[in-house]
Amino acid sequence: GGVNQEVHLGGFYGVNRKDGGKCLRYMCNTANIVLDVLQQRPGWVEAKENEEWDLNWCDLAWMKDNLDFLYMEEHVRINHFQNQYELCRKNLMVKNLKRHRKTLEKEFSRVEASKCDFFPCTFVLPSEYHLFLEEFKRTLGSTWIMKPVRKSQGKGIFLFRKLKDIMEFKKEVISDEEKDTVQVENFVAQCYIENPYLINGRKFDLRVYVLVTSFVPLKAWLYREGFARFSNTPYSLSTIDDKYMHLTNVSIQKTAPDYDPESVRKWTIQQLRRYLTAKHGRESVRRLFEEIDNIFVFSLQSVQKVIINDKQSFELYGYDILLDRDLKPWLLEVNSSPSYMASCREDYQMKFRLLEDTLNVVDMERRLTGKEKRVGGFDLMWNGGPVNRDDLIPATCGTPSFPANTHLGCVNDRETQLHQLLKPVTTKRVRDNLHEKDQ
Ligand SMILES: Nc1ncnc2c1ncn2[C@@H]1O[C@H](COP(=O)(O)OP(=O)(O)OP(=O)(O)O)[C@@H](O)[C@H]1O
Repeated sequence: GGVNQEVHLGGFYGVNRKDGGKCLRYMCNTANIVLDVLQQRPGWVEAKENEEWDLNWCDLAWMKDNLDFLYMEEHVRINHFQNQYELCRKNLMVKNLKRHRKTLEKEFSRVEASKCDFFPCTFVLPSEYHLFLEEFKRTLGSTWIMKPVRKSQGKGIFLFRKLKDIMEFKKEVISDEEKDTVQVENFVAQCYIENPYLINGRKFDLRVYVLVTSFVPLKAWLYREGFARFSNTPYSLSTIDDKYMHLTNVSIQKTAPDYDPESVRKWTIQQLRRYLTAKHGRESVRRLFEEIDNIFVFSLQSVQKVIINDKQSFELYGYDILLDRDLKPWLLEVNSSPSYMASCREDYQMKFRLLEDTLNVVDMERRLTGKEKRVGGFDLMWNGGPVNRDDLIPATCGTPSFPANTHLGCVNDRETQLHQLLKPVTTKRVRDNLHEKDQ
């Protein structure tokens, strides 16, 4: 796969078309929005089984099974970096961030290192059990969240406050003398953010997309559209067993007994930005989104030296960010296979645009000059160093992209802000709820 014998003509690879032009060939082993985008993209054809391809949009299982045996010609593209797990597996992400923090402290200053303090205190179990125990005792009474490192979609996650709640776990992983022979599931125990920012009494997290086309030098693009995912149940710390209250991922929320797909459980980042601007003012919101940008840059830099920087690879990361009541953003996780399924029509359209724009940045058709700072909804945020975006419309992830001149993140007077805030909310239920709260 991936070995293309075709001659490179006029910057365009692929197979000959009847009309003398060329087609690019894609392989895509999942039936989701990615496939829809590729099927509708002019000049592209699907590679038949065992045929060579120019672009392979594959899942991680395919990568694992095939990449060791794969020779890729220079011009082909694949949607993952080989060892993407350095950033996307919960334990490795934290290990890399902790190491990066130490390096910054040594080479620069404590202040510079403190810019990495955007991930909750985390320990890998079983290997860091004793360190965890020390911290647990030091902060007795606080809440922790336990997550299996290899799972996703909220599977196997639980909250705890007492050691006895993880005794079973401890017995299994610590007292097992055959630890090396028995496959032990690794977990991370992470300090639970007890004071999340609530809207209408509900917790939410943010999904923001970042496209990396190279790690050395780091070249990263930020997508201006993204969304906030709300929990089904109003938040409270009085119970820690209700996953519908504490876990905001869609995969969990949609299993709630009273889940109503018609009701809005997602806001666009622009809606959220307007809401926050109305409540806290432009400056606080600007600072918040600047801090979020900072999370992207520092987390990517933390794995820059360990990621295998194949020229053929690119990766569209889905960042999960949680805000607390002080408007501090926390990094929960980076996903290398964010969901490309849609929960509603708007969601479908947004992800369709995201994927189209991704292909536009990857630019296998060779239409770009290479100097672009903005391609569709993507803004170049790092190109071997920070990118000056002053000449663009303010371009943090909160700014809308279509059309560019409706920059609602910058509305001025408070009345307009509240008016705008209520306008885009589509279902009556949410509109009423919001209205009540703002009165
Ligand atoms: N430290 C934390 N403090 C507060 N809430 C958290 C914390 N970690 C996770 N959560 C909540 O749990 C949810 C699931 O966590 P996380 O994204 O880390 O797990 P996951 O199983 O990988 O989910 P997914 O694959 O859907 O992203 C988050 O969406 C968030 O609402």
